[in-house]
Amino acid sequence: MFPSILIVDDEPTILQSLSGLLTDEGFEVITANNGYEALKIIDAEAPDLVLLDVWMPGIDGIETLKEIKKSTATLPVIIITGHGNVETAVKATKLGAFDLIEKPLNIDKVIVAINNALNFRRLEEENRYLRKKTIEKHSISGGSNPVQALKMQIATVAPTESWVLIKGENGTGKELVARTIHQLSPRAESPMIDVNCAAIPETLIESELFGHEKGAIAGSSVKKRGKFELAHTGTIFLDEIGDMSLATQAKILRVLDEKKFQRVGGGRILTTDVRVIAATNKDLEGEIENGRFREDLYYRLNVVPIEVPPLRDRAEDIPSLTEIFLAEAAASNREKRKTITSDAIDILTKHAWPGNVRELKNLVERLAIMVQNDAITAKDLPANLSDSKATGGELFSIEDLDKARVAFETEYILKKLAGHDNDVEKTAAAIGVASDYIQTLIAERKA
Ligand SMILES: Nc1ncnc2c1ncn2[C@@H]1O[C@H](COP(=O)(O)OP(=O)(O)OP(=O)(O)O)[C@@H](O)[C@H]1O
Repeated sequence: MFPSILIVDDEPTILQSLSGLLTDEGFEVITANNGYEALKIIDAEAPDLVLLDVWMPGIDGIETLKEIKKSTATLPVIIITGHGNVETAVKATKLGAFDLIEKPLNIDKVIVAINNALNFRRLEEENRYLRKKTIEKHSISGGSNPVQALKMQIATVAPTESWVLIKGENGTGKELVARTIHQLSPRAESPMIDVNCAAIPETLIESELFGHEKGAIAGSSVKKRGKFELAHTGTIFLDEIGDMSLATQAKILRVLDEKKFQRVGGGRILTTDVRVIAATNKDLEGEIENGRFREDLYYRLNVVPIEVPPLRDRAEDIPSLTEIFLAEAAASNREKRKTITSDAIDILTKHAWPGNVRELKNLVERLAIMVQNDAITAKDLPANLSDSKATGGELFSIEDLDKARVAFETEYILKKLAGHDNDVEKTAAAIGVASDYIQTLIAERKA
């Protein structure tokens, strides 16, 4: 299909000569001799590009451009102006004209401008398509109540400018939550820049965050822009915030407060407009008590707290997540999608998943590659998953109900403790028993 170009001009000679030349170049050409007609044609025939003369009787080119941008903002418009008309040029650019060409027209320049505009439009469309695909690929799956509640929280906070602190165990999907908030926010057209606070060595953190000038850092002869500069007008995602040193916390706090910073070795003060989303798997309140985290930074970041629940608290999502990961694995390995038997799903559902969704995803990916048959069965699951099978088996081999009850309770409390970083108070609150009860159980096990 040839790109279609609408030429709008009140001079019949220009319409005629331009359409002849552009038709020879392989474009499909439509013409209009005034603004009203142009708007009607755009509505009915959706051309790929408009060449629009400024001086026309009735609504002039500038007014027509305004109307076009109101109804079809992505349609590229190239304005044809009289020689040296700077005022019109400025107006048209402000209104979103893609390019301006001066009369008398040079056909080579017209063709270059048309091709540039069409290429730009194609890239924009590709970009939109890829963004949509990314959102679909990285969406938060799960129909359990905790996940539904999480999605509601995300939908509420995303369109605002509020800062968010995402809490949750390893692999629960904190980064996915951050990405979803960014993608649903008005900043989605700008980037979300990740900073893994635990992974950057202390000596490099300042240049990573704020950038550095040429020669300011040993071993680097080029200027580098930092994360706060790259995230300008977008979102900065401070992951593993609980692992930052106190010195770095002070530096981050300053830039978050002042929204200004300097590159290492640079004198110029740079301003940054960022939305901050932070994440942690640590109990930051405990870290504050132990003097490892600044209280002022905590309150600055914790404007909207979001808790991502561990997978064991939403076990009903495990079957659907497994199916999704099997489908993803099949697509990326270009293989037939494997099925999984119900007894295998049963074992997966009972497992405690200390590594949460990441652990489940990795396991499913591995099984999809390693299992030779079309169906994954209970036999194919690794031994560490059989702890829940074994526990079940052992429990059933206990003849006395009271003893079985104690064995189950011990196993249950220990698993819950592990899931709350061995924090007795938190576990007690979560499962609804007194903390003394858990302390006694631990003491008895040690004895
Ligand atoms: N609800 C979900 N639906 C689909 N995929 C998910 C879901 N939650 C997590 N995942 C996937 O699990 C993996 C781990 O998620 P993510 O990296 O977001 O976890 P995290 O909490 O940030 O981990 P860490 O604490 O280790 O940084 C990713 O591949 C992510 O796409």
